[in-house]
Amino acid sequence: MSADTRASQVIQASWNRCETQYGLDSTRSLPPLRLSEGEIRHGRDLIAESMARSSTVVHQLRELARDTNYCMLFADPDGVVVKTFSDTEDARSLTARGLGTGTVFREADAGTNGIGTSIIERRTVTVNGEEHYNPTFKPFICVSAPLIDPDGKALGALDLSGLRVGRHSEAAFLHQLLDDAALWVQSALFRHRYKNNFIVGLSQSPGIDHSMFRALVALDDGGRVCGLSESALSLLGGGNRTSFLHRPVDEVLGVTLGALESGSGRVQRVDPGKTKAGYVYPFPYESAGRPAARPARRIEKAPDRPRPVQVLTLDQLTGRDERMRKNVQLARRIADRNIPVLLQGETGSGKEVFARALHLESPRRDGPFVAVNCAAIPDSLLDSELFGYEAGTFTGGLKAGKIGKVAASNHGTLFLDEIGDMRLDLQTRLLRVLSEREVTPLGGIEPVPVDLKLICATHRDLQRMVETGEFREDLYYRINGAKIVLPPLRERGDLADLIHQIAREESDPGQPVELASEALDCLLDNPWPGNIRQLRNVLSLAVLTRDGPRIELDDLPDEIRIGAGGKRGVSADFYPPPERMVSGLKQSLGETERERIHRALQDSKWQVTEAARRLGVSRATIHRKMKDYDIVRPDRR
Ligand SMILES: Nc1ncnc2c1ncn2[C@@H]1O[C@H](COP(=O)(O)OP(=O)(O)OP(=O)(O)O)[C@@H](O)[C@H]1O
Repeated sequence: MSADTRASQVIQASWNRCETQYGLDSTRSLPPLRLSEGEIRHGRDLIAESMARSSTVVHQLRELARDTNYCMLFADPDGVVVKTFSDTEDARSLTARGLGTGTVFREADAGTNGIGTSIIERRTVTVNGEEHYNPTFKPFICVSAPLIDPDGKALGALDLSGLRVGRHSEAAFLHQLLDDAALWVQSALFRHRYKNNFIVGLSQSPGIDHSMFRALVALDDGGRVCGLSESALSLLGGGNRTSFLHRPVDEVLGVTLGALESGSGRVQRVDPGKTKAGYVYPFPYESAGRPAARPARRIEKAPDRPRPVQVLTLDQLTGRDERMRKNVQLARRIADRNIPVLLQGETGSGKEVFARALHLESPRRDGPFVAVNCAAIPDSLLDSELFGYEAGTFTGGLKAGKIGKVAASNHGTLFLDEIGDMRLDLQTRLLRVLSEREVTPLGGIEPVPVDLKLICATHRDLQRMVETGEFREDLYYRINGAKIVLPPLRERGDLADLIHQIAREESDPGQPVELASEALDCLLDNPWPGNIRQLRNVLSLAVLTRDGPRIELDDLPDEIRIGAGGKRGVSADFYPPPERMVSGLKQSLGETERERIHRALQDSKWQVTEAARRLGVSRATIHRKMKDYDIVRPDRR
């Protein structure tokens, strides 16, 4: 069956479900259902590991989405969008039209769509324009791939969405790209889950190809199958995953454990009668991370021991990066004044560390530093957490009353992290506290005076949130006395210094672990989407699990080796997608966008306002794109 026939069958089956199972009406435009930040938190936690373990893939896809005006979405297993990356004006306008965080794409609610349908079908699905069941989504194309965990459970979906396309080749390319990316994420999760096991890749061809990094079988010390990836399951003929578990490898793959071990690192031919895979690739011990090759002492030490919050001074933060130097200069100038500070920067770029340093530099250094992460506390609790409540306000265990974080930071600094995630009504209360310099706890009558320095942080674009009404404008100006933007790690000029400094900090006292030059180069080449936090995690793990006295290239996780420009590592050829494919896509998307805009203008009799309405973008965007693509009204040529 051709891919096109299969695709149209998938859409047809979904439309049937919408009609007969869910009782939806394909002629009614229903607004998308939206869940609140608090309601999606659990779902976000579920996909957090997938994102962290495959940050290189996430980063690459995000860049591609940015260059091509798509949004990139992560959904939880119920089809609810829990994370959105929309980095361009066009992509943000799609988010505002219903493709944003919190939107429910469960097929039973939203009808046929990329995310919901791919989760049900457990395969990559493209739903373009008219193929959507709910007319609300017909202006879009959604290409989604399900994310499946190593036990075969759906974790959610990865999606690229944009304005619907007319060109089949563009949709087909995106479909392939998402398929690849999702399989890569699954493979990263699998390899992490079975990092202490012997892993064998399967393929139908003798060369080392994609399949060998996706169709993975994990073996226990006795040579029995203890894990199978989705792709491996299908190469083994499909069926029930559990029917393969605990069986000896020679029974399943037709090759003994001894033969696999002695041929590790080389492709081996196996009896094709057993499986559809005629070839296996036993991963070398180093990349499989087999425990026998590691000193037991290090394995026992868990890398994720609780870490005290780093306390550094402004002096220690200065470093040799020009932007950081200027940031520190500004921070010093305002440290003894009561100007509210807004820290902006990507996640993990050191905003809290900077806030603490600023507090230490201020005359309030002997007062408390109180940090509140507005995104980590459920909406329902944030109110009492911040403002406290009077005794007797609540029944049960809360009778005694509670002092809020605002009052607790009296004579000190209040650090509100992720302020962009604060609910609008709480923003109003906070604004009142800041203007009146007093706080009234819940259920209380008497306001309590407070004297505090406020430092807020966010990775979100607050100015844009003000424009879309998600953030109060007056509060924005109130907290933005001085804005300090922390550079992402990949743009810092002192990256090498930071790598050495953190490697020292992660080593046992007095025994700093050195880095081999190849490992250092690899770290220097990485995009570091998780910034200093990610760097610290990578080094902390490498210090613990290294085989020799230094950190070698092989001690770094696969995704870091691959992330370094695809130059190194066993699987370097397979992700990111070859540069020429990406540039081909960009070019093809550019052409399609030109055609789309041209057509919209023609259909609107060259009325820019009408064309903008049809495409769901601003007039300014149409004017800009007309210039970019050299589109000229026929009567003005
Ligand atoms: N200058 C630095 N030197 C060494 N380590 C640092 C530095 N800045 C940050 N870190 C480390 O990076 C990690 C993340 O820092 P921090 O929590 O301040 O980031 P953040 O920007 O507030 O993150 P988020 O936006 O996710 O809250 C911390 O573990 C901290 O130890």
